[in-house]
Amino acid sequence: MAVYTDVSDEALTSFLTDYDIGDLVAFRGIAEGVENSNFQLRTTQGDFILTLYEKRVNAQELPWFLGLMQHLAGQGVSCPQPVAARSGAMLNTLAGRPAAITTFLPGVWPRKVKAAHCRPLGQALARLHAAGQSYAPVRANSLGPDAWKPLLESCRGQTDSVVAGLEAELDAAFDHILPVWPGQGGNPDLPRGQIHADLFPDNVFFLKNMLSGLIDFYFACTDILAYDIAICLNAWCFEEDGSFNVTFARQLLLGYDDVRPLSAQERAALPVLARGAAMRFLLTRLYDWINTPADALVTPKDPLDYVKRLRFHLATETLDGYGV
Ligand SMILES: Nc1ncnc2c1ncn2[C@@H]1O[C@H](COP(=O)(O)OP(=O)(O)O)[C@@H](O)[C@H]1O
Ligand SMILES: N[C@@H](CCOP(=O)(O)O)C(=O)O
Repeated sequence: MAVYTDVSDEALTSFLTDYDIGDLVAFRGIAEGVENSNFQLRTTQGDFILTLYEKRVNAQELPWFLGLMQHLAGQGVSCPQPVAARSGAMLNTLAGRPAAITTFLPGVWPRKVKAAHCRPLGQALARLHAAGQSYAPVRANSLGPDAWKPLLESCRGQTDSVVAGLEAELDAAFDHILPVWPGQGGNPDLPRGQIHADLFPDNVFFLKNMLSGLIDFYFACTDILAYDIAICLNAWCFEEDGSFNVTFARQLLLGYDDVRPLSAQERAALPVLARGAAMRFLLTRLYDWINTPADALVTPKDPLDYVKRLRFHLATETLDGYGV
């Protein structure tokens, strides 16, 4: 579930008087998601999403995220568009939390990824990257390589509760990622820009087999564009048994190339970027796994899925080794 903050009828009614979006018809909490509290809002003017921002989102950065979504939507990327209050503010306060209303995107995320999803995914990712080039504000990646060792430190002593030997395994894995990371020993000149940084299947909607939109931009940041592809390789191209699906990966890269052809340098960097992406999601899942109380309403995601992915990437030096 992801409704951490309750919103009373009175508070909502009062909040909506600041907006020009019609009269309230229906309101319900959305069970999916893990980071923020999301509500579906129906008014006489249509459907909207109300988000109350929770623990991992720095409130000072919210204007950057909302500005990015507004910019991307203006460039033709199908993504939620922030709705401004009458005052012009896109960000307001509700139930003591920063809150925003965005447009509702029709569609359903794929519960079971198929090859047919992956080429449109690659195309949409490349379009996002192209459209982001004209969004000038910069947001450093707060979950980039500098954050990984501190995250592991915060779990030290408890990591092996996930699987015996994991702490030592992760310590050793850093030596195969950080010294060859782009700019830290690896190629410093890879193209950068605005990336989504969390484009998992549950953030990509499809309607009648067509990709209908992208949601959840609250990990977006300014980083290496190819890192976003590496995140998608991890999130979309592994089977439940942990095996890598070469067909999905090929389709993803073909789709990306349809819109923004990857350079040879970007392709060469994908294996190390994929290791880093696996490490990043492994560590936040590990942190949540250890720190989520047993009686919490949200179920933490399994870090082991990403241990398996990391092991796969560490054993695969070049893109040829992936079969793509
Ligand atoms: N703009 C939107 N249009 C339609 N549904 C949305 C929209 N934003 C969020 N949702 C719904 O809310 C769920 C959780 O949203 P998400 O942004 O992934 O939350 P979190 O950041 O908390 O993980 C999504 O799976 C989807 O069902
Ligand atoms: N995608 C991350 C967790 C973040 O969840 P989201 O619902 O905000 O996409 C993971 O799978 O670890």
